[in-house]
Formats: sequence, C-alpha cells, structure tokens
Amino acid sequence: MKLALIELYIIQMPLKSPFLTHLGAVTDREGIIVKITDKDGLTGYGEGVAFSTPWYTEETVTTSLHMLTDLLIPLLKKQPIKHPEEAALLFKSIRRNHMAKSAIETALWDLYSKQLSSSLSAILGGSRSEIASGVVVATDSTIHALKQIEQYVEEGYQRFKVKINPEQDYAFLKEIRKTYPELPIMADANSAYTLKDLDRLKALDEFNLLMIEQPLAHDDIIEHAALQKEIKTPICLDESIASFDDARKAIELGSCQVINIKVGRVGGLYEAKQIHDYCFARNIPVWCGGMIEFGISRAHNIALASLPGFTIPGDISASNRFWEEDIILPEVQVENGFIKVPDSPGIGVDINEKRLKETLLFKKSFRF
Ligand SMILES: O=C(O)CCC(=O)c1ccccc1C(=O)O
Ligand SMILES: [Mg+2]
Repeated sequence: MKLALIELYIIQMPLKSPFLTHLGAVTDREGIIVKITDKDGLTGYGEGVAFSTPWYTEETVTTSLHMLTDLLIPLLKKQPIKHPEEAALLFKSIRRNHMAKSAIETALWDLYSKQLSSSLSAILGGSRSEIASGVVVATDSTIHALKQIEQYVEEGYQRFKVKINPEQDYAFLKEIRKTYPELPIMADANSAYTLKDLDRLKALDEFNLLMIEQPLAHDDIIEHAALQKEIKTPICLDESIASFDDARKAIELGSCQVINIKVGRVGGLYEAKQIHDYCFARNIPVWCGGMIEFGISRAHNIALASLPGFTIPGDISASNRFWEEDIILPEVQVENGFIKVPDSPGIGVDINEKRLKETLLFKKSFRF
C-alpha cells in the first residue's frame, strides 16, 4: 500500500452531559486519531476507541499508544502489505489489544478505499445507501431518562437503548413503558447481573424489550446460554464477543440471539466483517455498537452498518448526541431517523483540522 507516514494524535473533549453506567461515569473522552499517508499523498484515518481507564475492556489510551508505537507500527514497517486484511492477519501475532489494532487497521481500510477511489461501504460489500439510527440513554434518573427519550423521539431516532442494573431496572422500565408502550426499546446491563438475579431478569420479560444486552459477566458465554433458556427476551452479547471465534461459539452454545458488533472490540473491520458474514448466513441479526466515539470511528461504523446483515438500528447517533463540535466535516447527521452512507472515496468525511488542533493533547509521527 506504499505507506509513507503514520501520525498519532491524542485528543480530549468533554461530553455534553455525563454518560452514566453502573461501572462509572464518562464525562470527558480521550481518544487516538491515526492518520496514514501513502507515497502519493493520499490519507486514511482511523480511531482508537479505548477509554482513559479499563472499565469497559482491559485496554486504555496509554496501552493503545504503547502497542501502536512499540509493536504495531514497527510490524507494519517491517512487513509491507498490499491489503488491509494482511495487516489484520499480521497483527494476530500479537495477543488481543484489539482497540489498538483496530485504530490502525481501520485507517488502512480508509486509505485502501481511497487508493481505489471507492467508498469504504462499497469495498466492504455494503448494500444500503442509508442506515437506521439508534441512540443510548445513560443516566441514573428516571425523569432525566424520560426527558432524553422525548427529545430523541423528536429527533427521529428509531431504536432506544437504556442502561439498567439491579438498582435501576423493573420500576425504571415500567415508568418508561407507561409513557412509551410501543417504542422500540432495549436494555444494556454491562454485566450488572449474575444468575442469582434470575427472577429479576425474568421479570423484565413483561416489557417486551427488543433485547437485553450483556446481562451477565463480561467474559461469559456459558451462563448466558443458561439464562437464555429461562427468559423470553432475546440476549444480545457485547463485551463477551472479542473475536470471530467468540461469536461462533456463543451462537453454537445458544448464549445469544443477537450480536452487537463493535469494530474496536473485535480488532478491526476484517474481524467485524467475518462476524457479520457468519451471522448473515445463519439469519442471526447484528447491529453496530458505539463507544462514545468521535466522528472518524462513527464514519467507519456507518460504512460497516451498510452491510446487509445489520438489520437492527445500532448505537450510531448524530455527532451532536455527544459533542458540541465533532472532529469531522461534515458531521454525522440523522434525518428522519436515518444517516446517509457516503459514496465518496473511503469513509467519505474530512478531518476538521481546527477542531483537531483545539482538542489535541499530544502528537507523534512515524516515517516509513
Ligand atoms: O452510543 C454510543 O456511542 C455508546 C453506547 C454504549 O452503550 C457504550 C458506550 C461506551 C462503552 C460501552 C457501551 C456499551 O455498548 O456497552
Ligand atoms: Mg453494551
């Protein structure tokens, strides 16, 4: 792919309002932007979606920076590649560190698509010109949740996800269902329960949720299979699926009926597409998860979600859901509940250089 330069930017931005789960609050988002320039001056962008602390997965911004600087970029320097898939396979010689790998692998996909003057959506096999948009409500107050849902309904979102835990589940959902009996609602527990909570979880069946996401441990697929036999609500796995093999095993075991595919969590677009293809062939719906990310990662998610198996609106909301001003131009916009899939080369958005500069903490360059 004739790489000439890789630049890493660490940026930081406050969220418009805190994102609360039982695992803690996200008020400020740090992230890594990867820019790869080839010998013809074409550029590809990727984003590292690890958080500042390891509350969601084991990676952090600092571990990602270490992996990129000391291992992944040196690997790419040593081994020239012709296609992003070769990078994905090359990176398998390093265990896990999926978000670090994805940061650079996604930049290679953007660059590769631009080298072919094709949209990333087309390169991945996308079949949709627009994707349905869903949004997440993450608060510890029922009143606030109702207000947010009201606003998001007005903005046209097509699927609503609320965060739940044993302190905020039955009564919380009952209140929401009272106002919105028919709304497409799902709940995400981020591993707040164990099998001891079986009765609590069974009780949620009455709310007709689209699905319940990751109720049990972040690394479990055995107990989720046991739980799925006991509850009617479909289980969707997020944290438990870190790879294609994890997805295959979870489906074989009956641990879930739906999969949330996050590019960063599974190590890049190659792995994400493999999971999609496997699920699509078996009629298992998938949707694209979110990481409170900036526009570069959102743009990659939009391309991925244009694939035919993404039949449920994902956590791909507008730039203005989290940010006063995003780092891409144009920003991600939701119109009548849909986001347009760009047909211009690559991810189809430009970097907002002014915003990048304003939010920049640190920059590092690697010449090839
Ligand atoms: O809309 C988004 O970007 C994020 C949605 C979200 O729920 C989330 C955000 C950060 C970390 C984990 C999760 C999750 O899906 O569990
Ligand atoms: Mg989740």
